[in-house]
Amino acid sequence: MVASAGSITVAVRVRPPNSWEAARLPEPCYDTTIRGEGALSTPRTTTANTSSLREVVQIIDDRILTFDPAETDPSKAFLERGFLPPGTKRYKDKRFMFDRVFNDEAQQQDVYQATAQPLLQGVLDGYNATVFAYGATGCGKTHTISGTETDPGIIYLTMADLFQRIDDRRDEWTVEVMVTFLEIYNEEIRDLLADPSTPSPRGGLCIREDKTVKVSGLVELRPNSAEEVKEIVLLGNTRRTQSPTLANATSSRSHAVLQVHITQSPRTASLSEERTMATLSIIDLAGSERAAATTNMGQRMVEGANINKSLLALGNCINALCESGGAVRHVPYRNSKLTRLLKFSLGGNCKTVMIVCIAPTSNHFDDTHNTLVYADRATKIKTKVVTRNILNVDRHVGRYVEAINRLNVEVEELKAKLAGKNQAENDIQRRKKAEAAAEVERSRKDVRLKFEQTTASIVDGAICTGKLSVAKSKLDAINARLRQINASGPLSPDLEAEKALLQALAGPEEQTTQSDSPLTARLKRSSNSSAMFDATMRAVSERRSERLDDVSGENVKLEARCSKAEMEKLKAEGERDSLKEAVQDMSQTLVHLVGMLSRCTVLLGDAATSLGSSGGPDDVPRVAAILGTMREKNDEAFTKLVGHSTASYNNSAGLTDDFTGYADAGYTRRISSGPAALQQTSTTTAVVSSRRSSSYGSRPSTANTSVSNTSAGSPRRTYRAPRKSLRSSAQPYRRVADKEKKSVQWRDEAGQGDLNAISFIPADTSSSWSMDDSSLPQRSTSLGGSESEWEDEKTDDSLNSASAPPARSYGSLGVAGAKRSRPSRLDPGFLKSKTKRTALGSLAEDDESSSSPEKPQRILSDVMNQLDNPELASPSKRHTQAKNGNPLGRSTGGRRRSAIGTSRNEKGRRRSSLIPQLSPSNGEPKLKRVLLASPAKRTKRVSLTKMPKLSTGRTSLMANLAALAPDPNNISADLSMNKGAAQSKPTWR
Ligand SMILES: Nc1ncnc2c1ncn2[C@@H]1O[C@H](COP(=O)(O)OP(=O)(O)OP(=O)(O)O)[C@@H](O)[C@H]1O
Repeated sequence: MVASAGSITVAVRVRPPNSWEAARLPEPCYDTTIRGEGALSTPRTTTANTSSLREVVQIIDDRILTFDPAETDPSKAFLERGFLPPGTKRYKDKRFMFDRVFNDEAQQQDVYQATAQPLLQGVLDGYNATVFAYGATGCGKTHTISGTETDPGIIYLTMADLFQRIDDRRDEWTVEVMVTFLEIYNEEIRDLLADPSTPSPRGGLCIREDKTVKVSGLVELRPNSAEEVKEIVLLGNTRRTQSPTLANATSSRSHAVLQVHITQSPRTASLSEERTMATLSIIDLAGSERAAATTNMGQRMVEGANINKSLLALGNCINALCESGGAVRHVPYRNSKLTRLLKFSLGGNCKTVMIVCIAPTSNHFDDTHNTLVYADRATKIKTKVVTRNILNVDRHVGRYVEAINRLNVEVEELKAKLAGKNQAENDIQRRKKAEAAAEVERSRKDVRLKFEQTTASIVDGAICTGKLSVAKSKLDAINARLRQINASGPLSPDLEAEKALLQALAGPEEQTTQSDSPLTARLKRSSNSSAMFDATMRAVSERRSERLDDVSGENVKLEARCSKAEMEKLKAEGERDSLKEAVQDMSQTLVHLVGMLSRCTVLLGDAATSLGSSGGPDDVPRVAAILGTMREKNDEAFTKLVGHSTASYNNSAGLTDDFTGYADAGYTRRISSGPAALQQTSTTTAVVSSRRSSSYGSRPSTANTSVSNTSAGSPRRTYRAPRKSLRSSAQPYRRVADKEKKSVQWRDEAGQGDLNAISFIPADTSSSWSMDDSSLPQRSTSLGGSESEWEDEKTDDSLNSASAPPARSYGSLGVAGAKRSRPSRLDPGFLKSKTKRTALGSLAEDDESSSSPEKPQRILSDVMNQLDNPELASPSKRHTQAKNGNPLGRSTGGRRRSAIGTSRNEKGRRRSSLIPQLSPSNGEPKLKRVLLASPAKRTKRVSLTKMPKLSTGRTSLMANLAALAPDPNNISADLSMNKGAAQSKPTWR
């Protein structure tokens, strides 16, 4: 640490408790007694509670301490402070930050290295420096400054180092060291080095103030080694006024000032010589004391009053210097001898270090608090810029001979030394290297220690950050949906159920994000640790020491930087892990929900279809039972997932809202994670998705789209928005009259869900489709769209994935039990299995048949016939028939793809019947694109996953469930249904 120019360096040292205090401090005790609710009741007698003292200083790190920290044990807090008016702070719990804080285990060497040692090089370069110890009586000032014979303090350690350095530079410099030692006792200056028998002047020695402050008449000694200085100090201390007081048996009743004057001149003689002079002052102030506390009487009381007076004057100077910045305002130095003597140390041309000594225990509560406030003020002092004391001396010609003689002596000395010079230099180098290595090691140790102390807390904070951001995101999403729900007016029971579920979900997230949540508390603790860690790394990086050469200094900085980087890495990993964990959780939940949704949708569709088409009296209760079971299972799953049941909601009013909100959200997300081409069309897809979502409700939809593929199976598809009229169609297949519409395209196969959605439509509306023939022409029309819709399409493989709303109901007719496996629609490779040729075949076939106006009726009859003709369920048969001109297999030759799905023929047949609606009314043969639902395609679109063909229409729902055969293809998908359960009740695997 360097006493930087412009400010005073303030270091605080906490002394260990003395034996009297130690006996009254609580033993470290681990009280495991459970006191239950009576936390404030007096606990059983333990060693901890018989103590009358407590520690009032808590060291946070090497720069921060807390005075009077809050007691965490409420019973102790109560015992110590009793009842306090509400709002009163029970503990001061005040944090102070200094340049350095030493705990009670700090050694003299540690204190010296961080305070006085950094000043030494400056002193040798000609800068004045002052080290003074301040504190209440008995807090360890004398111990720190003088120390004992066996454990010498700053004076000895400084002088030993100083003489070592002087020795190192003796070849180039002539260095003179002169020492004076005085005390200020009752505002009188006394010379501690003068013979006691010599009478001292009345009123003490005088201070002379010029550009420097000097005390006239002092004995000046010239020691040649640290040992000599030590003896001088010990001698002076024996003459110093000391008296036992209640607070300290060896209380110093005076301020002692040791001044070391160092003058250096270069050994190389020349006509002019540049001398540097510097004064190092080491001051042991008398301890401040409160008269009431010390119970001093008589002389001791007078001494105490004078001590306090001079310390008060010192405090006033410090305050004035703080406020004035050391320049403008009057600083009352003249109010006491002490402040006059310290004038240039405090606000002048001097580097100053203040060592503040404090006691750790509560019996010094007020003294310690005052001292810390005092020291805190001192940190704000701004001193003048420190300058070097250099004196240029021109030699007189008459002194040349003297200079020549000195040079001759020097030459002789140098010659004599030359032999052993290398050895000596090597020794010096070795010592310096060892010192630098020790310094680096010390810094490393500090860094490692702090790293280990704070890592757990900081990483925990990073984890909390991740968790909090996840919770906030969840909450945002939930709130957004809740707002949507609330804005939708009077709520139907299903929306009520959803709202309640969402609120149940929001609860824990809200708790998590609250400012007083455990997670936030952990985050706060972590940021404290982080601040401490950063402060330590900063302190280590900025640590200046004479012992550190440039390389070692860089090493230390590097060490600190590495540790910081390491910590950042750990933090990032912690946050990443927590986010990863959250993503895993959510993925699992999502998979469950998707599974539930898909299977529910399929079952609902089947139920609706079955009810509508069969009309058998037995089916209704069975279907109702299945739906009931499904509901129970769903509820069970919801309860497991979010801890909330929807069992109490009854949609007796039948007011089911549509599913727009989910479709929008889900679809947008899917698009955003899709290929770039898909993302570009997000607006379009969102619109289509809203159409899809409408199909979830009971409203039939005209889901007429076509896929425009430039190459079959390629994932790069272009989406086009369906026509507005298609989207807004309130009636299914109403677009029979929409001849003016240009084109409609299907969404990409691998792309995304509205293909699925299309499959739901017939499920919901199957009743009317299968039972009401009059709806068919309308439907077929809408499937096809207008002539112009198809003409502006250039690609002819777009039908590859074409599908139509009735695909579900018609596609499944008469194909119960079919087990042909095919790739899932969700499988990206799905499209690749399709061939362009096949699509073209479909187109051609459809084209050919498109001119027949009776096709809708025909297709219905075909479908009905097929329902009664199991043979037609066979793909091969149908295919053969198609080749032979069978209406069900209208495509011919290579252009007709082989049967891909079991329901293909009847679909193809129906599709064919739809073609006239799609084709131009003038029978224009060159139809480029026809929206056709290839049977296979339709089948695929029917299934949300790899759904087996479910019989509809005249077959019952139970038959559909039976169709959920244990085909490995059926159960291979994650969301497929358990066969056994499907027959009786659906279960989630
Ligand atoms: N860091 C320390 N380690 C061990 N003992 C200490 C320490 N600091 C102080 N002491 C002991 O505490 C006692 C009082 O210390 P000291 O005389 O240095 O206090 P002081 O501040 O100089 O008091 P006063 O102002 O009255 O002179 C001494 O016995 C001293 O040895």
